[in-house]
Amino acid sequence: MVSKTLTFVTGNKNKLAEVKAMLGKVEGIEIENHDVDLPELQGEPEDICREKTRLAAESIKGPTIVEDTSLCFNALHGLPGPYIKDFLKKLGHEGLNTILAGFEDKSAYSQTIFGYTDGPGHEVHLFPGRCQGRIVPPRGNYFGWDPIFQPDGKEQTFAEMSHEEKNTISHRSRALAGLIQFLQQM
Ligand SMILES: O=P(O)(O)OP(=O)(O)OP(=O)(O)OC[C@H]1O[C@@H](n2cnc3c(O)ncnc32)[C@H](O)[C@@H]1O
Ligand SMILES: [Mg+2]
Repeated sequence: MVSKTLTFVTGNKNKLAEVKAMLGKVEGIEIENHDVDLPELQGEPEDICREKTRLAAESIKGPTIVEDTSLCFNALHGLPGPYIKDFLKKLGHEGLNTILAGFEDKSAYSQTIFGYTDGPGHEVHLFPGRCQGRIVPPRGNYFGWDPIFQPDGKEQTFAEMSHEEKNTISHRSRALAGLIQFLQQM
């Protein structure tokens, strides 16, 4: 593929840092960031990401990347899911643990879906990635819900791991792999 500069629309500096770190090793793809205040939409994660991509592209008027990230509790049939941002803000790490106090099943998965479009009116392509794990009392210091998410087969929460280790197994890295493959075939 020819070298491309793409606009990643996000207001989340930590997402941006992770994506930049992971794309650092990929030739031909450069990322520029625009912080457009996009609405927190409702619905199924795929539909949310499709609409978020469409709205972002209208503002960018060119090739656009967005992503939307969910934290899904199996005992709650996938909730809070895409609404995790509000749940985290209102309830905090302790409150998210309390929600699961009445359930034996603490299993959960994190999910990122990247959306890509060539621009307004063009098709939106979606690239999902998941990481299975469980919800634990908070340990470590990093952004979002990383302190309470412990991936399967690991002794540490995402917040206790090095950034490199998180980036090899995370929802975001798995989703990004699909996007990179797509961009390289363009
Ligand atoms: O501008 P956008 O990209 O929408 O950024 P955002 O912070 O609003 O992000 P989301 O709408 O995708 O909401 C996801 C929530 O989960 C948090 N989050 C996202 N990725 C995470 C990760 O890898 N680890 C921990 N928390 C994460 C994030 O801080 C939000 O509270
Ligand atoms: Mg958001």
